[in-house]
Amino acid sequence: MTETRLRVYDDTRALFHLPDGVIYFDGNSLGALPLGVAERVNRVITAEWGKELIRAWNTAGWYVQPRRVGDRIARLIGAEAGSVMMGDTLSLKVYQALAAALDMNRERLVVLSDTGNFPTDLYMAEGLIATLGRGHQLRLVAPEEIEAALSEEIAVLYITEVDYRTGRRHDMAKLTTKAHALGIVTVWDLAHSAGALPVDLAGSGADFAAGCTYKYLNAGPGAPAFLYVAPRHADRARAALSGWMGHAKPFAFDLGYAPAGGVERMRVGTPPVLAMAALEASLDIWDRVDIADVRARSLALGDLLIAEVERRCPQLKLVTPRVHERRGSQVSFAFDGGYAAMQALIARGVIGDFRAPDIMRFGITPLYIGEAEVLKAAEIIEEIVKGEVWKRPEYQVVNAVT
Ligand SMILES: Cc1ncc(COP(=O)(O)O)c(C=O)c1O
Ligand SMILES: Nc1c(O)cccc1C(=O)C[C@H](N)C(=O)O
Repeated sequence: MTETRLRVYDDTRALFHLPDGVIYFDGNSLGALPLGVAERVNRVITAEWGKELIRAWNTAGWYVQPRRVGDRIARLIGAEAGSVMMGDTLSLKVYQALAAALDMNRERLVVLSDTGNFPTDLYMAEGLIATLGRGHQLRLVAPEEIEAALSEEIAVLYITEVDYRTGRRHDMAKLTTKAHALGIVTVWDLAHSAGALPVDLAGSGADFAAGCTYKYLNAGPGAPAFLYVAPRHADRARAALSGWMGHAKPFAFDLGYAPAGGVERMRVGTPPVLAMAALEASLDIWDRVDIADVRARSLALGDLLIAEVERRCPQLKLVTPRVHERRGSQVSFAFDGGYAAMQALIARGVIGDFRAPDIMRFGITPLYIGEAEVLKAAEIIEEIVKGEVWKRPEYQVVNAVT
């Protein structure tokens, strides 16, 4: 943390643009826009790209940006300095992590994941397995059965810490310790953890992790993902996506690939400089808040939302764990009319989202959501559900992106 520590919400709310009349509960999918982003991106465009042109790779530090920004993310996820690389999408980063993890455990052929994992992680695993052609198997169990499913047959434990639908949270330290005792390499998807709650990658001994920056980290649509490689593996982890920027000497233009040292080898191609400028502006806020403060507010706001909704609308069934340690930073309810009810809420300015088959999700982002917003939202939820407003035909229209 640098400069003066900001008070969560009291000091941070004013640092975000949010349209009047909107109560935003979708920062777990796309975070709100920090005030400093437009100015920062504009500066990079005009002063760096516009004036420095190609020289900016050196003069403006574009080339070292993925590593420099990675170090700023490292602080938020309990990672060692120099262990986090930025770039690409999370789908690609989990692919790289899984490929490296499987390569470290070549005699075993089972990848263990759970049915609460985000589908892209599973799809990327299927694709990697087909490409490897060595007979690997992707084994899926229910989230609560993961611990019991760890065995000496498993090569890699490949899971998302916080379930995107229910908000259920795995115990990273416990599962990693048990996995290691059985010779299993671990890959953690932190999409719903980074900026949502304290993560201790170094302390828990995780091997690989990856996450995105467009959710709780507020870096905007398509913002770059991050990849963590534990320092003990970084010089031998195989880079499956062996692009030129991860080469030991990219500008030697050798015809053969030789990996760079450390996490640098997990770079692939040219980094998204403009998108990373937006991320840097957002991290200017994160540098000044304590993630423990964010977590404390998140749990209190989550408890408040649960209590208010349960009191007002017993039809909505909580699917998020009540126990603090076992939940991320969202509250989800199952409701048969969930899709339409969410459309009706959005029409009233309460923006959450819906996940099939029946889950209404409310992301809790304490940097810009406070008690007043939660109470107001609960009131509107009651009006929509009790008044059966959601049954109106206009709320039944299904959008392409939900
Ligand atoms: C757990 C998880 N992993 C991966 C993704 C997607 O990654 P990508 O940034 O490649 O779209 C998401 C959300 O889109 C997610 O929730
Ligand atoms: N990445 C997204 C997108 O490009 C469009 C719509 C939604 C998303 C999401 O991030 C979805 C999100 N991972 C989820 O938890 O459902």
